Amino acid sequence: MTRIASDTMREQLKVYFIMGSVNCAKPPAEVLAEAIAGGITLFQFREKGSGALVGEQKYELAKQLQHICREHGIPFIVNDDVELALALDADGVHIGQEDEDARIVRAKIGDKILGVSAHNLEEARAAMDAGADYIGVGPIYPTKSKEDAKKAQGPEIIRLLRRHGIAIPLVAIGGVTADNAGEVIAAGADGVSVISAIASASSPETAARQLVRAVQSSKKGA
Ligand SMILES: Cc1ncsc1CCOP(=O)(O)O
Ligand SMILES: C=C1C=NC(C)=NC1=N
Ligand SMILES: [Mg+2]
Repeated sequence: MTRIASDTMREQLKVYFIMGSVNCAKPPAEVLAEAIAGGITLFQFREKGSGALVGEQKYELAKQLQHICREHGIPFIVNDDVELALALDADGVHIGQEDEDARIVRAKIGDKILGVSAHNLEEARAAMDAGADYIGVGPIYPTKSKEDAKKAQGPEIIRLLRRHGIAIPLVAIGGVTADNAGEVIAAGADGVSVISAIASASSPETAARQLVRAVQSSKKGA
């Protein structure tokens, strides 16, 4: 297997749904199936925060959600837990600045997708040097879904990174909705990553569809 091509990565980042059991108003499997029906392009299993599952229960939920992704050809990414990603033969991992060093993770996962969180130019450059396939930049807008989120920076941070030659596939995250997704894409993001806009929607399918439309129309306009 070889590393994912950056154009393919950019396509997959368009509407990148992230969730765990604590984010869902309905059973996670149901929410994911609806989100996929609504057109999400990538999924990340992120079982984190107060009330999150651990051990066997976390493993079983991950397996169940990975199965749904496989049925629909949606790549399955695991947040933080590299061992879990390897145990499941997931399609990739996402790590933050406080997780294991990206070079060590790259050595462990081979050619699987490696996503790294970046909040500024220095972290973005370091992620690229370490062999990340994409960076997650945010929070762009205020968010309630990450207990230790840093201050929201607005779309300007995306423009700044692009202006300084950060050309790597880039997904924007943090308080993204169908209403503000367009300005995030216009600022230079390849896609948007969301938790609550889909996970806590009464219809995750409709929420996903609206995000897909917002991203597509902004790219056309670009
Ligand atoms: C995981 C993460 N990283 C930066 S903000 C955030 C939470 C995004 O959740 P929401 O889309 O509900 O704001
Ligand atoms: C913190 C994060 C930032 N970006 C992405 C894509 N996922 C995360 N878990
Ligand atoms: Mg992390």
